[in-house]
Amino acid sequence: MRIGQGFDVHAFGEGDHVMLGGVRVPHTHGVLAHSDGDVVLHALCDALLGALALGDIGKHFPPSDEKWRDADSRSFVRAVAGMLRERGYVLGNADMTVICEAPKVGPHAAAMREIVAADLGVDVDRISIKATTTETLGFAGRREGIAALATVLVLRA
Ligand SMILES: Nc1ccn([C@@H]2O[C@H](COP(=O)(O)O)[C@@H](O)[C@H]2O)c(=O)n1
Ligand SMILES: C[C@@]1(CO)OP(=O)(O)OP(=O)(O)OC[C@H]1O
Repeated sequence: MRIGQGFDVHAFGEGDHVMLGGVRVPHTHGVLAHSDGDVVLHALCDALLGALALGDIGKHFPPSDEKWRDADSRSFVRAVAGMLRERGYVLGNADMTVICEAPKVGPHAAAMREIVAADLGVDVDRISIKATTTETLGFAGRREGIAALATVLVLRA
């Protein structure tokens, strides 16, 4: 049994939606990122890679590589899931927290869980996605950006 944790932040920029857990969530802003800027999926990838001591998302999908420009972050999750399988591990469970004043995550959490579970090839009851504000404090509180945390447990298959 191994544990991993991940954290990601993206600044808000121009746009009308943010990608969160593979769901297109309408918002007053988009995010500045090389890929689609999905903080939930980036934190999840880092947690899974961390659990296996395989480095981080930037090592496997470098922002210097044009191949990943505007990439769908679900492709990162599927690739990392493959690394997990190759090494003989399965996901025990994953718990993610999105940190922002807006958009509201709760109404989209069920759809996000379904997407993450499908991409990892596990039952949805192994995937948790929740959210918090920072009560207007800090960069998230000033609505300058959005962050996500992920914790995973992986088990020998
Ligand atoms: N972006 C967010 C932030 C929060 N929620 C939900 O609201 C609850 C209360 O948030 P507090 O920061 O005031 O504790 C939180 O537990 C979430 O259920 C949300 O959906 N989206
Ligand atoms: C996802 C990658 C892909 O190039 O770029 P960004 O979308 O900028 O996201 P970040 O969370 O900074 O992670 C680094 C990269 O791997």
